[in-house]
Amino acid sequence: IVGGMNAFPAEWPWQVSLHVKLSTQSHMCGGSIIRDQWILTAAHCTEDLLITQVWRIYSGILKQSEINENTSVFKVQEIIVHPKYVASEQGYDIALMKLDRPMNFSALQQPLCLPSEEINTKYDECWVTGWGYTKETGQIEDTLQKVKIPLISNEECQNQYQDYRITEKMLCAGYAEGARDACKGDSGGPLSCKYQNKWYLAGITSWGEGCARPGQPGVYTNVAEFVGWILENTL
Ligand SMILES: Cc1c(O)cccc1C(=O)Nc1cccc2ccc(C(=N)N)cc12
Repeated sequence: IVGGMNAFPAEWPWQVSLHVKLSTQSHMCGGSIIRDQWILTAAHCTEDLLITQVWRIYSGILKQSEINENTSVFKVQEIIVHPKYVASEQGYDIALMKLDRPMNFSALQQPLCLPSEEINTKYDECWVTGWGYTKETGQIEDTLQKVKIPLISNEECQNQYQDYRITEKMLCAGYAEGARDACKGDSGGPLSCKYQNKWYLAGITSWGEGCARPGQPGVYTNVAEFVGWILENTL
């Protein structure tokens, strides 16, 4: 997250950290709790890592340094990547991970709501969160970061990304002057938007040209367009 600030404990209890354990273990991507045994993340996070055994999922943490051998960790039983996913910039950047066991919800770890079809236009405020880079040549942060970002219309977003096709299955958010945005390592994490005092998973952090550049907003998977797919695949 570029231009953000430290989150508070239990402020974003649906945010999880997805680690990959090969010779070493490290944070790869964010994810969101949507059911007691299901995490939603970005398909590009699972590229070349479709073997379930390498994944470790940490919930209920604020700092990466909280993770130790006593921290509760979930393993992955199943990974479901959207069948139309090819690359982030082409959309369908969405994947489900089924946990090895159901999670006990608490103040520290609990799901957020999936959006309904036409809610995107009514949100009061949206925030993007993650342990990703705080600048383009950055590193994974210890404390979860948060930044408030306004949604922008797909028409305006398309004007800013002339070399790409911004589809209705994408959502854009950013400031004209840049300076605040998601970045590498935040991928798969939530764009959480508030409506009538409830939080909804409006977007999944997907891509952007660089990070926080003027006129180059963040592009997110438009979750409202995939609620049917999510429900069909989490039965
Ligand atoms: C290619 C690259 C890096 O190597 C390091 C940092 C950023 C980038 C990059 O161009 N964009 C990105 C690469 C991977 C995930 C990203 C997620 C969000 C955004 C965003 N701006 N909302 C940009 C990303």
